[in-house]
Amino acid sequence: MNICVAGAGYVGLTTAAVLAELGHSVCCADPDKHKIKGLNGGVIPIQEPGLPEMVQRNSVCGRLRFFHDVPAAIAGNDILIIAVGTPPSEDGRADMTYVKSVLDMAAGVMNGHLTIVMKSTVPPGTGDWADAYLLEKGIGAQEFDVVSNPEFLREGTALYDSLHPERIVIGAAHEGAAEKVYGMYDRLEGEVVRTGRREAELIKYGSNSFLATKLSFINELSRVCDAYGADITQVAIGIGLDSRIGHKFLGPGIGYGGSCLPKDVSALIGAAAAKGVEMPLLGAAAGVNASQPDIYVSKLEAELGELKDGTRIAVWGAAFKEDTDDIRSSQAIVLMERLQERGCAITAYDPVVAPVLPGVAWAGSALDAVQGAEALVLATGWSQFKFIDWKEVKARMSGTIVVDGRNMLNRKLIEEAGLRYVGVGRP
Ligand SMILES: NC(=O)c1ccc[n+]([C@@H]2O[C@H](COP(=O)([O-])OP(=O)(O)OC[C@H]3O[C@@H](n4cnc5c(N)ncnc54)[C@H](O)[C@@H]3O)[C@@H](O)[C@H]2O)c1
Ligand SMILES: O=c1ccn([C@@H]2O[C@H](COP(=O)(O)OP(=O)(O)O[C@H]3O[C@H](CO)[C@@H](O)[C@H](O)[C@H]3O)[C@@H](O)[C@H]2O)c(=O)[nH]1
Repeated sequence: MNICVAGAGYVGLTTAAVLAELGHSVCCADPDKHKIKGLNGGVIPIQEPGLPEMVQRNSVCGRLRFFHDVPAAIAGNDILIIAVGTPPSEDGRADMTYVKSVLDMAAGVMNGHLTIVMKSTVPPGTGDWADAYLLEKGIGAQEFDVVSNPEFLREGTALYDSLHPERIVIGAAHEGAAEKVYGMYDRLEGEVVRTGRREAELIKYGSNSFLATKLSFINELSRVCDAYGADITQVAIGIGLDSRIGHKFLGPGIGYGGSCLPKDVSALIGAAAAKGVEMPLLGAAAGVNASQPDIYVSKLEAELGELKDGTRIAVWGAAFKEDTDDIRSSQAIVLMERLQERGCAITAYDPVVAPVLPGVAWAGSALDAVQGAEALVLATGWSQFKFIDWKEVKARMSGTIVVDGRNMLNRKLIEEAGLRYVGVGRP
């Protein structure tokens, strides 16, 4: 199939590479000239394991090509995948500016039939709205279909998730359009869920909102564990053994971040409110998440006394989670900001994230970051932090406090090195 993917970000670039890998001819278009110039020179703009190799082998054989002239890239293809950002606007609802811009570009070059696949995460009703928008522009109803095909990949495992999807959701107004979209994926094994468009749009928002709620639940429960001196790790194992609940997304920590969960929770709340529906449960999940970094600040204060100007804190991790360079809505950054507000002098280290926060010193290694620190906070779950030499950490720190913001470190090794381990929901 001849496919144009609009957007060369985390989703667009991954989708373009995977579809080329599946044998399709793919044009990936993005108005960001710098990004496209880099991609044409073999520079991958994001950190995603395996992506450079997949892009390279499909570029070399000509199945994957990159363009900054988006309309020109759309013209001549019979499928257009929209994979542009839908960031939160000021009222929390999804900002549809970039989606609209792709529709404008497509309308200008449509010739023959175009299947428009909405892969960006969009509010319920977007398929209907896009139909109306194109019709208003004078495009005939027979010249296009808009199909909802939400994406469920996770950053850091994007290629695996795309090649082994648990489900392929296709929301279409009629069977022919759904069939056409399924043709892109017929070599994949995931369960195909065919729905109407609004249902598909809500499956995406519903999934992310459920995951966010599950995380806020376990984080809230970890606060109760702290109060009662119980170990949340054991509690989570016991809860998760109920197959109706499951173990995934029961890992307590500094809260969920990233470009999706926080924004999709607020976008769903906003979409519901637009129809007069309140979602107090989701509002509470967002509230718990917003206050979760404060739990760690309180833990530091309980150990060090009031944090004051110049209290030296080392922070490991800045990305919103391990195996990505993405810092959008990173709780690690939120934590650093809250420590900065109290005057702390922070030295941070992340294996891939470059210095991002004014006033925070950036170290070249995990060990350099702890030099002279009164306390260390692990904020992102990079696996390399598990394998650190704790005796060396102790030798370099001026204090002894290690706060494990992901409950992932080996407490025994830390205590044997003469350091004090502080987890969350762990006595
Ligand atoms: N990041 C994820 O893990 C993930 C997973 C599933 C779904 N999503 C959803 O997918 C969408 C894209 O997310 P992302 O993280 O890839 O965003 P991103 O910010 O990484 O990339 C978006 C890209 O779109 C480009 N763009 C803007 N206007 C354009 C236009 N008119 N034509 C072509 N390209 C244009 C931008 O230059 C940018 O490179 C969002 O709706 C997001 O919610 C993201
Ligand atoms: O037990 C856990 C699991 C995750 N997290 C945190 O939750 C956030 C989100 O993690 P994850 O869902 O793995 O990352 P994303 O790449 O943002 O993926 C989510 O958002 C994507 C964009 O919509 C969806 O496609 C995915 O299905 C959905 O998992 C991160 O801050 C994690 O650190 C925890 O704190 N504890």
